[in-house]
Amino acid sequence: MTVIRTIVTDIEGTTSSISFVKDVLFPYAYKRLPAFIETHGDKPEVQHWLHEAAKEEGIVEAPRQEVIELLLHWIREDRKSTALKALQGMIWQEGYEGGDYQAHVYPEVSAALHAWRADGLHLYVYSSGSVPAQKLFFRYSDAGDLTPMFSGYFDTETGPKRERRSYELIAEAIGEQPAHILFLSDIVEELDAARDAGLRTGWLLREPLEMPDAPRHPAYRSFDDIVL
Ligand SMILES: CSCCC(=O)C(=O)COP(=O)(O)O
Ligand SMILES: [Mg+2]
Repeated sequence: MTVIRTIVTDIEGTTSSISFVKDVLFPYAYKRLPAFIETHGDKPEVQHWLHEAAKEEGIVEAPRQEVIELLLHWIREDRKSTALKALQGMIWQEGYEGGDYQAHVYPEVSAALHAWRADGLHLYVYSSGSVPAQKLFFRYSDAGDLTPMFSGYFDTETGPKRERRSYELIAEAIGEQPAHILFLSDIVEELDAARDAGLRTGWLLREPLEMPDAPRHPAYRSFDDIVL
């Protein structure tokens, strides 16, 4: 078996609970999105992502209110849209900085990341959340600032998480042979895509999820169970 030199981890369901994202972050963004767009809608960065959102829906010149309704609909259906995730990240910043919440990480995650770093491994994040949102997430985690653990971050600007090409591009960007990279996720389709690209995979099946008798990928209850 090849040596693991790099670990790329997903966030929601892997380092952190699905509930924190769905029950804290999404409602926070949902409530504040209309006012955020009204206040900041003329800033070039916000305009860019509003335009991208409309484009994703196939509309060119959409009234602002229509785009707001579209984005709210996407939050309700948990659409992994790059434009929505970028805008959500901007809204969440206020919540983190104002101390409205801290990002949840499972209790063993911080120690595992520190141990892997001490062993010389390079750690990266690949999440549907935008790169700025990922940085905020780990900076304001309930285990303290974990950003020094990570050498880099990838989001869906690299590509969708269920496509093999995204993992090939990540391996290229990191400058590592796929076989030396371990990708951790809770979503089996993401793990299938990573394995198709030649990466090693680890499936996080956190309690109370059922552990299959013959999982499609090496399966773990927590980071403590991962043997490299
Ligand atoms: C990093 S910010 C919140 C996470 C988020 O918006 C999301 O969709 C998480 O998806 P993941 O790819 O980490 O499962
Ligand atoms: Mg996930």
